[in-house]
Amino acid sequence: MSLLELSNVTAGYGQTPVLFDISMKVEKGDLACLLGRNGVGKTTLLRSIIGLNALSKGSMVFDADDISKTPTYKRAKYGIAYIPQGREIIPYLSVLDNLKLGLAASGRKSKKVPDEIFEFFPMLKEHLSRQGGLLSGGQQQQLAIARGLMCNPKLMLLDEPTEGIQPSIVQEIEETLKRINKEKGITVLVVEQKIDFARQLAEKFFIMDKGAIVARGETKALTDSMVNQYLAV
Ligand SMILES: Nc1ncnc2c1ncn2[C@@H]1O[C@H](COP(=O)(O)OP(=O)(O)OP(=O)(O)O)[C@@H](O)[C@H]1O
Repeated sequence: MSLLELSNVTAGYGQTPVLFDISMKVEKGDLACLLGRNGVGKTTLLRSIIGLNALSKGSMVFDADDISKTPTYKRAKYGIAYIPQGREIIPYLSVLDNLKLGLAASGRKSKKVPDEIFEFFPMLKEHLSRQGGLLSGGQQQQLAIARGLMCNPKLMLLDEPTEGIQPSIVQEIEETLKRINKEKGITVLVVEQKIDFARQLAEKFFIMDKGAIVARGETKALTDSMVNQYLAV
């Protein structure tokens, strides 16, 4: 059964539609990427899934519940974590307090950061009392992913997690996302511009163009002609 199913979704900003009639399914356990040139609507699609952009048409089902009108904070409690572009770490809060924001979003009672977070991100343990804003870009991205993981999500949505990050950390992020997917069974949907990273990371792909999904399938079937047609700048 699909974990997330969008049917004929239209959404945008105010009266301006950006997404047109999007239907897509993300299956439980998928590690999928969402590709497309700048401005085609990838971020808007993630924002619609987490509820930051209302649907003007269509519906959305998550784990058998219709969430089309569910507010964002409840979608987080249902098990959708969103790691936005730019990470949105609170710069003056410590790493520990940034992590705890993830607990607050999940509605969990426990106030403790589970040890497994540090198994995935050992670096964070060494910087717990440091202000989030003093971490490097790559470390902040790892903190943002860890904060998302604190909600114990079923689905993680990530918006360009490798943007502006040095190659060695990009590789670490790739490995960590694969582990999160395989070891914890968390379904992952990543918006990505770097085609090589997407090919290495994801098993499935969706390509967007002008607010619509124009191609989808197994990543091994993503051909160079599709890349040239929809992704080359
Ligand atoms: N807050 C906003 N208000 C109005 N229009 C917006 C807003 N944010 C984005 N848009 C418009 O929506 C369209 C899609 O933008 P979106 O950010 O979803 O694309 P994207 O594929 O994620 O692009 P990028 O790769 O550059 O992040 C663009 O035309 C953009 O100008």
